[in-house]
Amino acid sequence: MNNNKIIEFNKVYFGYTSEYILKNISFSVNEGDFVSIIGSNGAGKSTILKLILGELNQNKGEIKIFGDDIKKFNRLYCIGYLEQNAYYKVLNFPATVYETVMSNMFCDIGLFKFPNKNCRAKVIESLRLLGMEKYSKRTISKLSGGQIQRVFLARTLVANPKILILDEPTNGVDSETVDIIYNILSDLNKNKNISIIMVTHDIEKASKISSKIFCFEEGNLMELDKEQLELELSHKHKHPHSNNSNIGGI
Ligand SMILES: Nc1ncnc2c1ncn2[C@@H]1O[C@H](COP(=O)(O)OP(=O)(O)OP(=O)(O)O)[C@@H](O)[C@H]1O
Repeated sequence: MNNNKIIEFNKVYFGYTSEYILKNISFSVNEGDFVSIIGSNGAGKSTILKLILGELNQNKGEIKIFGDDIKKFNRLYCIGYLEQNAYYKVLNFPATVYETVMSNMFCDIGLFKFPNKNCRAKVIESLRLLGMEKYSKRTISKLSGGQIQRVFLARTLVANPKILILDEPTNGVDSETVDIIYNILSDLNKNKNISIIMVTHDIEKASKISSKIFCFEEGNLMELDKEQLELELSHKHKHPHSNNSNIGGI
């Protein structure tokens, strides 16, 4: 881990309407960080990710990616994004697992060109990493939700991202696959130096693999220190089905 700032929010405000849901947010992510963002439903966690991806524009304040103002940043291929509930979108999709992963290599291949041996090997390697190589010829819609999620993660990784942005990557996934996905993420972060920003409701798992945990509530984002994290974890043990945070009196 080092102090190279790869994402910076400086006094950022954002609202879908005239009411702000991000209010004066400042935070930074360093190269090599594994950041988890927790908070209640509707707090605005996915909105933060969409601002990083440039899908939304802030109303006020400054966002920098790899030191560039986000409005000038044009290396989006450095960022891999696994959106929330991605698997719902492939319910009737006719592509195979292999084709789904290959479709994220157009930056390398170029449109209307055939993938070379290296590209094909990369796709298989990415599927292998996620334990999905043996399903490569299967139509993606004929996989389970957890398997589809793994394929989408393989699809994201095949483009060699420097930053991985994940919106609740283990939603709807069985507990065994959850552990597999978290182990893979931890490995990518530690051994492949991929910085990770993940929105999750699973604070327990997040606390084991993250280097920083941010709690987002009522428009404000704060990094949890050790004591606050313990408080959150004990609250979660007492109220296992609650999405609400114990921080800030919520
Ligand atoms: N396109 C949109 N237009 C208007 N309001 C929106 C839009 N997208 C999200 N919102 C609202 O903005 C708020 C924050 O939404 P967001 O999806 O960022 O929350 P979240 O913290 O990720 O929630 P969850 O944990 O349920 O996924 C919510 O009140 C939501 O209803």
